Amino acid sequence: MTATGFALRTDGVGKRYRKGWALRDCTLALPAGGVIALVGPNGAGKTTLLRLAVGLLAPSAGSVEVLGSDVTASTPRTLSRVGFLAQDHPLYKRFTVGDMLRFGRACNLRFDQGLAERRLATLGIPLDRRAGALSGGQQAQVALALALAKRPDLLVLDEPVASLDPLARREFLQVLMGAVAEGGVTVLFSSHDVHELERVCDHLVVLDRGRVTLTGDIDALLAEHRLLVGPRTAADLDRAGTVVEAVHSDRHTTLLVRDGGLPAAPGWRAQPVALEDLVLAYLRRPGAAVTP
Ligand SMILES: Nc1ncnc2c1ncn2[C@@H]1O[C@H](COP(=O)(O)OP(=O)(O)OP(=O)(O)O)[C@@H](O)[C@H]1O
Repeated sequence: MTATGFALRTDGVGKRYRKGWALRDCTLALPAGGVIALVGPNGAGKTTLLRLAVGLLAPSAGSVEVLGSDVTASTPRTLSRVGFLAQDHPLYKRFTVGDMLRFGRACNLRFDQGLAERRLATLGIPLDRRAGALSGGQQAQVALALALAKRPDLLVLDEPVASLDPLARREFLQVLMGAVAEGGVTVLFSSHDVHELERVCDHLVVLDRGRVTLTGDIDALLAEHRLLVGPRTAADLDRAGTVVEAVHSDRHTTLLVRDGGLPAAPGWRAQPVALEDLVLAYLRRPGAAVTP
């Protein structure tokens, strides 16, 4: 836990590259503890936000606070509490797994080599194998074991499962969830895949074209949103709370609403929305993209 109770806070954060803004007006308060998913399509700004969070990029506007400290003024001590796993789990391909553990210990103040060795032994990954000779899934597990051995308070992972097959993906997430269950670490990871989020995550951030379109505790978001299904109509829409999306078939209208009750008209029923459908509805919205 941090003094503020937040693992990451951003206030009006923007990041401008030479060609324009990759992130605009990003204000977030992500709680410490648990797992936070950052989802959005290609080019939404996920990597940019994660690199800002770990101090690898400086914001062009606004401020970023990680574990209670302004990230641009963060000391090595604060940053030593943050682990970062970049996209594609880069490893030194000619190093053996054992070499990398020794390297990790030499570079990090709180590195727990025994923890990493136990994780790798459980996964059957030999210490004398060169990284380049491991499968993609094994390389991802080695990179995760190294990151967890740092005993971070905040672990940031950029699309950690994107290149993994379904089995390796499941195993990777299981190891990650196990580490969270052991306590202490907050995990923030980006993903294109919204399929497994409900099982794995506590908190959600949806980014679209450089803007945050939805953020919150997942249980609360699911409780606030409902699908209202009724006879096809274009009327009554403004009587059903905030309409996130309206879909019409020949005979029916389905409204995804936030904080909305059933329309007074007969024939309407409410049903819960699945997290994947909720995220996809927000991503389909014609929102305001960032302008160059
Ligand atoms: N170093 C850079 N220089 C210039 N533009 C960049 C740079 N890095 C990212 N961008 C641009 O910023 C926008 C956001 O990119 P970013 O990599 O953060 O998105 P992303 O959501 O992580 O995408 P993906 O899912 O494809 O990895 C994109 O339009 C991208 O082209």
